[in-house]
Amino acid sequence: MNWQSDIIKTLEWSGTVINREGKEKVADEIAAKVKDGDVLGVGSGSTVYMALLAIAKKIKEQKLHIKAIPTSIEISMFCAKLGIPLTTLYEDKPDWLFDGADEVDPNRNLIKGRGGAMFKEKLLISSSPVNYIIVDDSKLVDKLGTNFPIPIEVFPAALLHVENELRKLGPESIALRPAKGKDGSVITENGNLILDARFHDIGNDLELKIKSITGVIDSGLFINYDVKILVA
Ligand SMILES: O=C(CO)[C@H](O)[C@H](O)COP(=O)(O)O
Repeated sequence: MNWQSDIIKTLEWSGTVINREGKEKVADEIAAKVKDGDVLGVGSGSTVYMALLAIAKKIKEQKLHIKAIPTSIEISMFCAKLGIPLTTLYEDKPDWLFDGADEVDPNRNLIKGRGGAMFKEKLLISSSPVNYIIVDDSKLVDKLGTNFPIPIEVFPAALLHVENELRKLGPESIALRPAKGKDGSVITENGNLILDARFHDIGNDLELKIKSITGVIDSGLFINYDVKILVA
């Protein structure tokens, strides 16, 4: 189907599919776990797109009935195009979930949110009993913060307050995420802004410290979540 390869080409062009073969391999591993009747939590990112393509193929071949709970509008649209029925956390509980990550440390702690969907991703991980994180080996780091800042979703009116409180936690830098292809800043699907904060040392208590600032919706730091890591 042309539109599927167009989507992959767009992802490659935008630089998000760096290791396409690796991502396809791990996508096939996820598709192999899908059973008839499953309610799947679906994260965001190019690896998730690859997994959805593999799942859609399996659904068609084996005439499976599954439902997906998406974490972004893009993923909702992609599921709709693939003919995968959608549901919500109001109506269903996920049986399991798959999602990507930007960094994974040896203790399975994560940084996520390059795509800005970390609030819904965290909500879904918190609601799902089994969570697979699918990454290629470029995402494995000894220390979180090596390559990516921590994305923090902020209620717009609280921006200055949150920035001031974040500075007390000792970041190396804080930047308001700019929009691509449009003037101004990124506005999340929830109508909020994103601050990208780089920290030299990310302790186990940093996620809670960030979350406790009034005006923070959530962050892309995932410490001690129950996740299984599948590495291509
Ligand atoms: O957290 C995310 C989006 O908010 C993605 O899961 C993360 O950025 C990984 O993306 P990709 O699979 O394209 O490398």
